[in-house]
Amino acid sequence: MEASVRRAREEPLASPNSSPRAPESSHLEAAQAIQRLVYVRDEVVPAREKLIAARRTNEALGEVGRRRPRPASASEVRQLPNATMGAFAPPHMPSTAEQDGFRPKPIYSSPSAGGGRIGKGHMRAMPTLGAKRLAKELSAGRRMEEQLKEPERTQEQRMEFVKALRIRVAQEKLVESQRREEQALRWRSIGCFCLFDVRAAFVQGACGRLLNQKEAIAVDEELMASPGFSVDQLMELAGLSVACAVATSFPLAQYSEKPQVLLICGPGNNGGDGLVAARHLHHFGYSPRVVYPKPNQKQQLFVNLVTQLSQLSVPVDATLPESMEGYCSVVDAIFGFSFSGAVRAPFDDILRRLTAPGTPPVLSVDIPSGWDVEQGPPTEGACLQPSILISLTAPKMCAAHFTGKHFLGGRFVPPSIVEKYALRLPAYPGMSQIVELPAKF
Ligand SMILES: NC(=O)C1=CN([C@@H]2O[C@H](COP(=O)(O)OP(=O)(O)OC[C@H]3O[C@@H](n4cnc5c(N)ncnc54)[C@H](OP(=O)(O)O)[C@@H]3O)[C@@H](O)[C@H]2O)[C@@H](O)CC1
Ligand SMILES: [K+]
Repeated sequence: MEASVRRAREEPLASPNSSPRAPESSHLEAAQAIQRLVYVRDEVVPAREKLIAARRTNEALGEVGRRRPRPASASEVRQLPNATMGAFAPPHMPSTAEQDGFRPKPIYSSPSAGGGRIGKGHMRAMPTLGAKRLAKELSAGRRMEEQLKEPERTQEQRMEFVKALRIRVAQEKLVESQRREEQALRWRSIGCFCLFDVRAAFVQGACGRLLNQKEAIAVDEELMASPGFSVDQLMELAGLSVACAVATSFPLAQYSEKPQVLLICGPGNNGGDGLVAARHLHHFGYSPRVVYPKPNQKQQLFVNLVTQLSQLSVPVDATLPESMEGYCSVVDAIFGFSFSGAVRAPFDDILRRLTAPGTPPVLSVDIPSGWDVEQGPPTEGACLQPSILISLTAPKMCAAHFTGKHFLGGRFVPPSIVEKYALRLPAYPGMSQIVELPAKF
């Protein structure tokens, strides 16, 4: 059975005179029409053109085309002539790969190879056909082959057979064309989304919103008034982001021993962020040390934060250590967005020490301490140049003067505040508490 099909595919179409039972020329034409429909697969035709062509074919088939072909009954099948296959079977048409010298494996594999399963050679020879579609065609071919085993078929039966085949082929082409059309549409829409994302990222990168001092303070108040966040809540999340930025910039894996981190905390909430970060860093596996020259004794929140550190045996001192050698980083949590004027004691000295050569890389929290919230680096006195900055909630205007690694933290801003202040915040990846900002935010 397989040999006959293979022969039928490989041999050219028999001429009406070459066989004693040759079909009439109308049959030959019908068979050629089927060949044209079935064997267009090696051509590269755009999906839309294919769809239109298939629709036209279907329309041309008229009423018959709209009806589903009736499956041949067993008795009808028995009446079908054996030799008809020679006329109906399409001739072998070389694929592009074959024209290039590639010899495809036979379409039907031997029964020992799994009875009709598609061989690798075949898939290479006809790359334009999907495996599913091919399998479908193979089983249809086998059905046809079985039908053609029987000795005789009348003229009407032949015509009916040709019609049924035409309809089936046209329907299959239509379905295939629709599938390709849908796929093309999907790809087009994916392309549009990608383009939109790139555009959005470009717009955001070009005009990221930087808050002035008034706005920064207003956003802080709004967070507590409207969504009702407590200072403790905000500080906890802000401090966690700071710890994450340290851990990301100075990964534990790079050190043979617990890396030491020095955190310098100011008198306000920026200092509070530093205290929280020290606790998280301890739990992350770092060895933090806190310098807290002006502890806030009036607010229980700050008293608690210091107690929590003491219970973890994290040292909290009033002054800087003699040497900062051995620390992987210094966290500057001295002043935030409420800083103004010239730096007063004892922080002026501290800042001077931090600008001395040989100081470990500085990571500033929200604002590089000593910088004007809007104008940036000071024109007089010690000018801190941090390597890393982590802006909280949204970057402030001074960040425009910063050229190092820039993170955003404080993942708690609700859409109402984003809208009200026209913030352009990037999405935080996954469960991350920080997101790195592009150089020109
Ligand atoms: N929603 C948010 O955005 C969130 C914000 N959070 C964080 O809060 C930070 C803002 O905190 P903040 O308002 O307490 O002010 P901040 O800058 O830390 O310190 C002010 C202190 O500095 C002092 N001081 C001022 N100028 C000085 C000078 N020239 N020389 C010397 N000292 C000077 C002044 O002391 P005083 O003059 O009163 O003695 C005052 O007490 C913000 O940046 C962010 O980190 C997160 O915790 C939660 C979410
Ligand atoms: K700071």
